[in-house]
Amino acid sequence: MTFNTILIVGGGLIGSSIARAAKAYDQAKTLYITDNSHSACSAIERLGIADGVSEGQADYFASQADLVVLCVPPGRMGSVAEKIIPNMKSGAVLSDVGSIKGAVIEAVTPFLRDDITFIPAHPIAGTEYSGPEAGSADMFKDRWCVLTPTKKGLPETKQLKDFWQGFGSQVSIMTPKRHDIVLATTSHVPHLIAYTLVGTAVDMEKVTANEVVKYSAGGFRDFTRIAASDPVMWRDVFLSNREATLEVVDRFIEDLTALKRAIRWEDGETLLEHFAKTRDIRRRIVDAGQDSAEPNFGRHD
Ligand SMILES: NC(=O)C1=CN([C@@H]2O[C@H](COP(=O)(O)OP(=O)(O)OC[C@H]3O[C@@H](n4cnc5c(N)ncnc54)[C@H](O)[C@@H]3O)[C@@H](O)[C@H]2O)C=CC1
Ligand SMILES: O=C(O)C(=O)Cc1ccc(O)cc1
Repeated sequence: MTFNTILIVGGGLIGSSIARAAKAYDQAKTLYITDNSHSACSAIERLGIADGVSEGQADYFASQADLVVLCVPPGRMGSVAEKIIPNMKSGAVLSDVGSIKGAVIEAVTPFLRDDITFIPAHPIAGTEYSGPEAGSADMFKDRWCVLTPTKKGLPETKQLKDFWQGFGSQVSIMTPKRHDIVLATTSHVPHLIAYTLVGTAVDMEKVTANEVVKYSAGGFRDFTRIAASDPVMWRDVFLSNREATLEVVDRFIEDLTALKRAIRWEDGETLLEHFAKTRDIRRRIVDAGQDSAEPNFGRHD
């Protein structure tokens, strides 16, 4: 057991999965959840995944916790940190699970105390669903979790690494900046493309929404799953990872334009060369065991 008492702030998809995993993998003696939504708190109580649930204020839970994990939408991290940190006990560890790291660190840092250690984290695992019912104890098994500590060699980093490894995750350490550009490429821009493509298909003249549903081929279906992801969370992701997202979008537009030109000029060789390269990436992912039919990604073995 890495931490005795844990407080999860925001018991939705990821928070409730940490709660379930902490119990299933024996990673916490006592686990509390606080959430500002009445329906989320009722669901958490009904599911019986926490030793205590609090709607709104959680001063007592915060004062008891050795680890507090912020699992709220990215845009809420700062205001939640401001409320929770003053009540935390001296020597406790604070972490988060936000899909971007630079903006979360910027939002939380003004409220940090010298006797609290903040280790930002991002489990690269999830689904297009939200809320406590959607979580699972095995959400993080065989997935990556990236930690972006702002100081090197902290014992708390090792402790948090042990915690995530205890769920069956593989842990890597990165700078926040590197995390944000890597994830813009592998997660944020792919989501943006899915949102765009599904919107385009639905808006297309002569192609009614019904026909889109009726004739959706495998490729389009995969995009609709991603484009069903939580609107609030993804708005926050794009607005808080603007720089990296825009950089990757620019590259994408250039590459799309090159393929468009190849089609226009009937340049089959360019198309073949490109598709062979992308097929090779797919093979490497499959060979590394990182493919999964499940709605989750980041599997590492
Ligand atoms: N959805 C996914 O697949 C993944 C999400 N993440 C990150 O995890 C975090 C949470 O995302 P999900 O669990 O998917 O969202 P969710 O919507 O399922 O859960 C968020 C929970 O936070 C609660 N909440 C919102 N504001 C609050 C506040 N001020 N105080 C207390 N509770 C509050 C909501 O009521 C909700 O229950 C986000 O920062 C996201 O970037 C990370 C990896 C994967
Ligand atoms: O459902 C999917 O395919 C995902 O991409 C899940 C996901 C969403 C956000 C993250 O920060 C990490 C993983």
